[in-house]
This record gives sequence, structure tokens and C-alpha cells, in this order.
Amino acid sequence: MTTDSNADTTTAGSAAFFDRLADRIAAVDSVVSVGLDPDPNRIPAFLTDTDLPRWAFNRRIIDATHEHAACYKPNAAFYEDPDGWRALRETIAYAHGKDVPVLLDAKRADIGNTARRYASALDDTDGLGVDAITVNPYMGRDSLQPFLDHADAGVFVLCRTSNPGGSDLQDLELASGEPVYERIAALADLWNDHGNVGLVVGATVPAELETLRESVPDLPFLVPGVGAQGGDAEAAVEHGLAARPGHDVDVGLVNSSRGIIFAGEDAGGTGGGIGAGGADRPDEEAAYFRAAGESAKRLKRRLNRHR
Ligand SMILES: O=c1ccn([C@@H]2O[C@H](COP(=O)(O)O)[C@@H](O)[C@H]2O)c(=O)[nH]1
Repeated sequence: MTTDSNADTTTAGSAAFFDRLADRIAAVDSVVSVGLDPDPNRIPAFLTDTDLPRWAFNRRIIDATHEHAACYKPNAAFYEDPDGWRALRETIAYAHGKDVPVLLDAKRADIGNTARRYASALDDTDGLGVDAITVNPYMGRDSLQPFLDHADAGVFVLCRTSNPGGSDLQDLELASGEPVYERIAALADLWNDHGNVGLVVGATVPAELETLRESVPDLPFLVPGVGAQGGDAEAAVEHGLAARPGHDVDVGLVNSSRGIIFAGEDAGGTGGGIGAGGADRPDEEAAYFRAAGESAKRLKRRLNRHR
């Protein structure tokens, strides 16, 4: 069994999240959020004998993509077991060591007492030390207050999600005539006392992206749904970015997860055909992760044509 240890525990600085993000976007000329969703069923066979396969996988993905990454977005669903949590901690520290902010996609919220525990993910000392998190507005302001109170952290409120069922509730028309997602955007704007609130709006709903950009021009968006979900990358850029006072770049994130991290499968590197210790392993591994890097670079360039 091999081990991948991660000694670098550099954490992000204390500047406001969207300022740090603006600096990162400028440094790499990219608004790409690389989603780290290491589905254990898709980890290549050449990594399955490592101590923590998800961490081994993420480390290689970060090595291959960090020059194109404005941030990394691990989804908590892929880490909710003891080994997963260890893999997540190593991944966060490693991303920070490359100066890339980490946005935990956890869609949290609860009564205040519980929300305070959830929000500790944003703490450096007794939490995960992530830079930003996604939250669910369904339980109202008090359920989000502990997150909002982390003034230096980013808090992305689910507004109009990218999944087909996003319309079931979010498109419902209120008595005022506005759809629920527009009310959520207005509330998020109201809750933005510390300038740390953003919205999650899917690239699969470009018309809603456009409307929301007009109603809350100052809120940065996290736009998932390009890549595997087939969303509109151009609309994601055109309507997903917000001007950041004092910065030359417009701020926002366009996320792709499977389309980047599993790009190596399309390159013929599923890892299924060659044993973990096989002679072809180094070549296969290099080709697999090179494909991820190329996919991130392609998406960066495509998005940059519309910035
Ligand atoms: O509306 C939403 C909110 C979150 N997500 C998350 O983003 C990634 C997308 O993954 P892909 O592989 O690029 O489809 C994933 O973690 C989702 O849970 C979303 O897709 N839509």
C-alpha cells in the first residue's frame, strides 16, 4: 500500500472572500471552479491501492488543474464517511498550498444551534478551514446567520438550481407575481451585510441567469451545470459575473466537476484495464491527469472569450 501525505497546511488569508477570489481570478485569468467530486466508483484502478484513494486522486487533479482554477469546489456528499473526511482535509490543505480558495458545496442550513456547528466548517482551527460554502435558504435568515457572520468567508445561497426539478418550487409564482427564485435573490441581497453573499444559479437556466443578474447586479454567482449537465457556458459568463469595486476583474465562478476530473476516461484512461502495479501505470496515470488539465484549460479559454 502506498501513502500520499500532505504536509502543507497553508490556509487562506483573512481578506474578504470576494477580494481573495478577485485576486485569484486575476492571477490565473480564469473563472473556472473545478468541482472535486471524486466518486469512489470512478477512481481509476491505478489509485485504488493508495491509503486514501480520493485524496490521491484529488492531489493529482489539483496538480494538473491549479493553473486554471479560480477555486476548487468539493461537494461534501463525496466525503461523508471517516476516510472521506480525512481525504477532504488533505485536499483543502493541498489546494490552499497552491493558493487556490476552496468552496465547500454542502448546501447547509438549520436552526441556529445546529447551523453554528455546520458553520464551523469555515473555521481554520476547529473546522475545515474552507473559504466559502453553499447554503440553503429554505429555513430563512436565522438558519444562515452563523454563516453570514463569517464576514471573511463566502456564502453562496441556492437560488435557481441547475437540476430539472429546480422548477418545482423555485419557479412558483408568489402572490406578488415574482417567482420564488427572485424573492430568494432579493433576500440574499438584504442579508449581505458583510459583502460576503453570492448566489447559486444554474447554467441550465440562462433566461433566469439574465433576469437575476439584472435584479441583483452586485452579487457574484456560482454557476454550476456546464460540462456534464450541458448548461450554457456563454450565458454563465455573460450573466454570472459581477463587477467588484476596486478590482479590474469581474467576479463569479463557473463550475464543472465531472467534465474536468473524469476527462481522463474519455482519453482512454479509465484505469480499469491495467493492474495497479502494471508496467504501463506511469504512462496511463500521466495521460489520465493530463486530460483533466487540458479540460480545465479548454473551459477557461472558452469562458474567457465571453468575459
Ligand atoms: O444547482 C446546482 C447546485 C450545485 N450543483 C453541484 O455542482 C456540481 C456539478 O457537477 P457536474 O459534474 O459538473 O455536473 C455537483 O457537485 C453538484 O452537486 C449543481 O450541479 N447544481
